[in-house]
Formats: sequence, structure tokens, C-alpha cells
Amino acid sequence: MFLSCGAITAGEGLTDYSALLKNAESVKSSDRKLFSELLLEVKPHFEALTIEEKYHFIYLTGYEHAYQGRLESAIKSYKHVFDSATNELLKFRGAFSLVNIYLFNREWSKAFEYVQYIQHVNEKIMDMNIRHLGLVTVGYFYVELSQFDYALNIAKQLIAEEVQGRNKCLILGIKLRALLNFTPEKLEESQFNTAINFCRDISENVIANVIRTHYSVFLYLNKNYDKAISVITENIQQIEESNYRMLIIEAYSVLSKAYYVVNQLDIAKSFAEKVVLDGPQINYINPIVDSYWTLYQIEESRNNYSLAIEYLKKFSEVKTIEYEDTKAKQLAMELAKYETKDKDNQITLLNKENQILHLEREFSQETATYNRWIIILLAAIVTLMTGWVFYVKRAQNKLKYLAQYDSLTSIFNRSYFTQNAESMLDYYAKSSRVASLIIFDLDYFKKINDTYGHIAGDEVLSRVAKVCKENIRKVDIFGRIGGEEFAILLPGCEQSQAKQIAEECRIKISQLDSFDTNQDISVTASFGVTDTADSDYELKKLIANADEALYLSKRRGRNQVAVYINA
Ligand SMILES: Nc1nc2c(ncn2[C@@H]2O[C@H](COP(=O)(O)OP(=O)(O)OP(=O)(O)O)[C@@H](O)[C@H]2O)c(=O)[nH]1
Repeated sequence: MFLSCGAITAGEGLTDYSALLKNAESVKSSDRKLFSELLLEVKPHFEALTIEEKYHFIYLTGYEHAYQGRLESAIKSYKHVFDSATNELLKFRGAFSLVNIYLFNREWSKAFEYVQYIQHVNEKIMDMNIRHLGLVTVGYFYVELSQFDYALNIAKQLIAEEVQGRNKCLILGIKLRALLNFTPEKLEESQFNTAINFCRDISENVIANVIRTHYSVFLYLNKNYDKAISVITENIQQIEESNYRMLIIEAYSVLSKAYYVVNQLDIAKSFAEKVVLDGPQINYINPIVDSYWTLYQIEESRNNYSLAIEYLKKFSEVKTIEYEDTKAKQLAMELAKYETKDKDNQITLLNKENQILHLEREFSQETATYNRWIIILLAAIVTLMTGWVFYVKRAQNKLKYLAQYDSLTSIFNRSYFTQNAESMLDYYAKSSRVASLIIFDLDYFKKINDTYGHIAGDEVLSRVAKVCKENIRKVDIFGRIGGEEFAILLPGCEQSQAKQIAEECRIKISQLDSFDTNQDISVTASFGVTDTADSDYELKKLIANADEALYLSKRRGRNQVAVYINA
């Protein structure tokens, strides 16, 4: 009961409702139980409240409804405050509370109505904390609708007004997220660190962790995979304990992508699986799309084709949801902007032409037809544009594949092999772990081409790649680095194990059938092997030394494996 916490009375035994409401206001996010008790205490005396107190009470009731998840009732209370309260501050609070709920409900146009109000009146709000909280909500709205330039303008205004405390921490997060999507090339690591430190110093740990996930995405985009991983893993316990699902999902998603790139496939898979655990959740559809793609890539690289296809199907389902969602947001935004412009135009027109009212009716009819056409046109443009973006993205994916894989053998091409091998070697160098390199070259391949033709030669190359791929692990990096020259980087393998693997590949190649042509084609290959203990971690040096061993095999009569000796 409230009285046990100390009653606030206004002399002569009368309860000071204003003070009760103020008390409720101050504990609304820190002591939920007391907050509810205070509202219950005031409720029976509603009629005795002053007008101002009545609206304050209704506003706080809205807050209580929203907290309990009764969003329709919360909207009713907040709207009542917004429509009828004379106190500008309360009206303003009603507006940004409505934006938050409409954003949660994904009712973009309705949210936009109140966003415009907040932007229009914020300068009249003298309580800086409330004014800034309203603007932070607006910034968040624009980020949600991918209107990053608008979000950045809001951040600029708040920073110019020397925003403080939690609002500053929130807007720094919004600003970094907008920049990450808008102009990532202009971002620097120090900006993330400054924001994280600021939020941490004022104990806003959840927001600090949200910014850490943006930081991790930034590092991932800049190919700094190890750091992208450590930024999250160092704080993973705090992130998981936050119970903030969106944050947790974003963190898992970036971890799974980064672990995939550094070839830690089991860990990458476990994080991606956690992201997709609850099925397609519209409020965080992007990480789900990314995670299905990662799962598909992992299973495909492990040759688990049926599972890979399942993930690809899921990926395509969630991609469609993501695409529809983006389209809906863009359309809502375009229509909302159009309607605002149209409203402004009409007001000016009506002011100017007040004297010719009879023409106004005609005009609005025309405008209505005109509006309909514009809306249809806009919808068509947005559909076409998003369809085009989708098409371009698909074409980009195809181009990306072509740029990374050798079309004849479907293994990595030289440049992608080099890129992957170098980052793997960097990674291994840091932890001083061993890796080996095998290089092999087909014997007398020119003769095969000359005797049986280039098409038969191509078939040989593709079969050689296939048998070797079957013989190595999924973590090994396998590429075609020349016409009939191949390389395999084996992380964690010592020279003696690599030699054994090379020997197995050599035997498998020499046992290749004579194909469907019935021609008796005999194929062999010569191998050279070295490891990081003998040749260090620089790819160029490893290749040169393995090549030296390969030519020793050739000189010794071909169809054999030689190991580089560090004299
Ligand atoms: N069919 C086919 N042949 C290729 C391809 N790329 C390179 N070659 C051929 O591979 C042959 C390589 O010949 P050489 O470098 O003389 O080597 P080799 O005949 O294998 O002899 P050794 O390496 O000394 O055992 C050339 O005839 C190239 O035309 C390709 O993509 N397809």
C-alpha cells in the first residue's frame, strides 16, 4: 500500500495528487510495482483532480498499458492526451510515445504523423530532457525507415544542442547506425570507441552493447574479422543477460558471418542456428536473412547438398519477407511525404483564394483524382525500383561467384585462393599454429590436349579437381592457380600429414577412369609440399618452396610427391 511508503499530503489531511503523480513519474521505469500502486491510489479520486492532473494521470495510465503490452489501450490514452491536453509538454510526450508504439506495430504512416508534429514544435519545448527524448524517437523512426540522411540531421541538431546523458548515448548509437548504412567509408574506429565509452561511463550498458554490434559490423565490412569477433565475444555474457532479443540476434548474426569467413564453420553454424531459432521474425528479419545464407554456404561447402538446399529455400522465403518489408516502408514514406506536401499546398492555396470558394470544391475533386493517379504512379515506381534492386542484387551475387570460383573446376580461382589463404595464414601466424601447402601439376598435360583434344583436357582438369576435393577437409583451401596447376592450403596440418594427403591425391588421380570417351587417357600429377615451420607464413614464400619441391618431383620422373627441404 502506498501509505506505507510515506503519504504525501497537502495540509489538513488532503492528499496532494499532483505530488503523487510526480512521484509515480519519477519511479515509472525504476520501480514498476510502486508506480502501479501510485496510479491505483489516485484512480478513485480522478474527478477530484485538476484538469492538468487529469491529463497527467491519463498519460501515466498510457505508460502503464504500454508496459503491460496493452498497446491499443495505450494508444487510446496517449491519443486522448495528444488531442485534448492543453499542457504542451504533455502533448509532446504523448506524441513521441505514440511514435514508439506505432513503430513497434509497424504502422509507419501513423508514426510519421506524430514525427512531423515533434519536428514542428520541439523548439518550443523548454524541458531539454523531454525535447531531446522526442528528437531521439524521431531519429530512431528515420533509421527504422532507412531514411538515414534525415536521421543524421536529427543527430546533428541534438549534438549542436549539447544533448546529455542517456539521450546523448542513444543518439550516438542512432548516428553510428545511420552512418554505417549511409556513408560507411567516412566512419572511423575511434567514433565507435568514444560512443561505447560514453555509454559505459553512464552505465547505459545495453546501449553500449548495441553500439558494439554496429562496431563489429563495421569491422566485418573492413575485413577485420578477428576484431569483429572479439568485440562481441568479450561482452557476450552481458549481451545475453540483457534479454534484449534484437541486440542478441544482431550480435549472433555478425559473429556467425565473421566465424564463417575465418573458416570456423562449427561455431559459425551454431550462432546462425540461434538466430533462426524462432523462425522468421519481422522485427529482425535482416540478421535472419544473413544467417540462412551463412548456413547455406556452410552446408554447401561441406557437400551436404540436401541440407544446403533446405537453407537456400528458407533464405529465399525470408528474403522475400525482407523485400516486402522494405517495399512497404519505402511506399509508406513516399506516400507520407507526398501527403504532407499536398496538405501544405492546399493550405497555402486556401489562404490565397479564400474569396473564390466555389472554385475550391472543383479543385479538391480534381486534386482527389490527381492524388489517386500520383499514388498509383508512385506505387508503380517504388515497385519497379525495388524489383530492379532485387534483380541487380541477384546479378551481383552471380558476378561475385564468377569472380571467386573457377568455372571449369568449381574450386577457388587464383585470386580468391590467394585472398583466403593469406587471411588464413595471418590468422595462424598470430597463434603460431602450423599450416601446410601442397602444390601439384598434371604430367605431360600438353600431350593429353594434343592427343585427345581440349574438351577431353578440360574434362581431365575437372575430374582431377573433384577427386582431390573429395580427399581433403572442408577447412582446407583449394584453388586452381594456373592452367593445370593446383594448390591446397591445409590449416593445422604438419608437413608429414600434408605429404600423406598429397600421396592419397596422387594415387586417386592416377586411378581416374578413362572417362566416357572410351579413350585410354592416363593422368598423373607431380606434387610439392612444404609447411609454415620450414617456409614461414608468407604465401609467396610457401608457394615458391612448394614449387621447388614440385619440380624436384618432375625431375625425378613425375607421378610422385616431394617435400621441400630447408637447407
Ligand atoms: N584443356 C585445357 N588445357 C589447358 C588449360 N589450361 C592450360 N592448358 C594446357 O596445359 C598445357 C600445359 O603444358 P606444359 O606447361 O608444357 O606442361 P605439361 O605438358 O603438363 O608437362 P609437364 O608439366 O612438364 O609434365 C598446355 O598445353 C596448355 O594449353 C585448360 O583450361 N584446358
